[in-house]
Amino acid sequence: MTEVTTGTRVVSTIAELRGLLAEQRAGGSSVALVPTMGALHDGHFALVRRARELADVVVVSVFVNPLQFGPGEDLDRYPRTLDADVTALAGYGVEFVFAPSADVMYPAGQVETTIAAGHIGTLYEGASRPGHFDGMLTVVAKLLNIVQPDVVEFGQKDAQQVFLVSRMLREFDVPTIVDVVPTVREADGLALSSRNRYLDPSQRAAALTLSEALRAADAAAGDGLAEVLAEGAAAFGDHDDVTLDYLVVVDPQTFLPLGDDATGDAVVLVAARVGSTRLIDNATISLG
Ligand SMILES: Nc1ncnc2c1ncn2[C@@H]1O[C@H](COP(=O)(O)OP(=O)(O)OP(=O)(O)O)[C@@H](O)[C@H]1O
Ligand SMILES: CC(C)(CO)[C@@H](O)C(=O)[O-]
Ligand code: BAL
Repeated sequence: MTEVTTGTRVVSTIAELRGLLAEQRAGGSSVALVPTMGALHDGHFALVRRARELADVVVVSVFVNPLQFGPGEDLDRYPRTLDADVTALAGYGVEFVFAPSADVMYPAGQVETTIAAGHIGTLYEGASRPGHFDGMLTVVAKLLNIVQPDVVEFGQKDAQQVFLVSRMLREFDVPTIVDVVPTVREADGLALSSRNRYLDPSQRAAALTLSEALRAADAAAGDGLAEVLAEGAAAFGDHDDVTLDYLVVVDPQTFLPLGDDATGDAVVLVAARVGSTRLIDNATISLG
């Protein structure tokens, strides 16, 4: 391991970050990037710990990317807790927190050049949030170009994001390794998410429906895809305050929906609205 400077430095400009990382690389250090939108929780910290294991220098980006929010979504109310995030990241020995303003990332207010996520980017999350994945891939491409990390960390909680980012890196010949961390859950099964803090106690209880639906889907996996869909959707029947957006079973290799006769590994994707909060979750099951 190369020795690195102690202390966490918050950097807000691209030029400064590039300069600091050039010094680290000149000393032989490898670099890991953990892209986030802040409001950090234990899910994020699992990514940070993994980054810490895999590289000498860890950069955590904290940027609520306007490009991946649609009109009427929660861009304005998305939690912003930078001071607490930096304090926590210092505890993990993170070297650099990259926290740019929107003006630094998009000096002209917008970008004319964007990345198109393709057909899969229009399905599931992309159907409910048109343009979301184009905006997400565009900012991830920018962050990768700014940091040029050896490895980048993503959480399995956002499974469609992982699929699209991995494909972008492959198709654009980006040499960065994508490392995927399993979903971190509360003891009762709820996937950790920054948006959980929008939930009041009764909504918090209702939000458990997502992970319950995934458990029901997994229990039905031996009986085939139709049963998985039926049992997964049935979990939502019990709760008035949760509205199912989608529950689909996709091929892990292509992210296309699987047919009724499919067997083997499959990913169940679920999204639901609890009050005004949209939550997502997923699980890998073995069909047939
Ligand atoms: N529970 C979790 N387990 C593992 N990784 C997670 C978890 N929650 C978020 N991540 C990962 O952290 C990274 C940053 O995610 P983000 O900042 O959007 O947090 P989030 O909690 O997913 O927020 P949101 O409420 O917007 O879904 C992503 O790669 C995401 O998949
Ligand atoms: C990858 C990401 C940081 C890009 O804004 C965001 O989509 C997220 O937090 O998952
Ligand atoms: N975790 C995905 C980022 C978003 O919801 O916009």
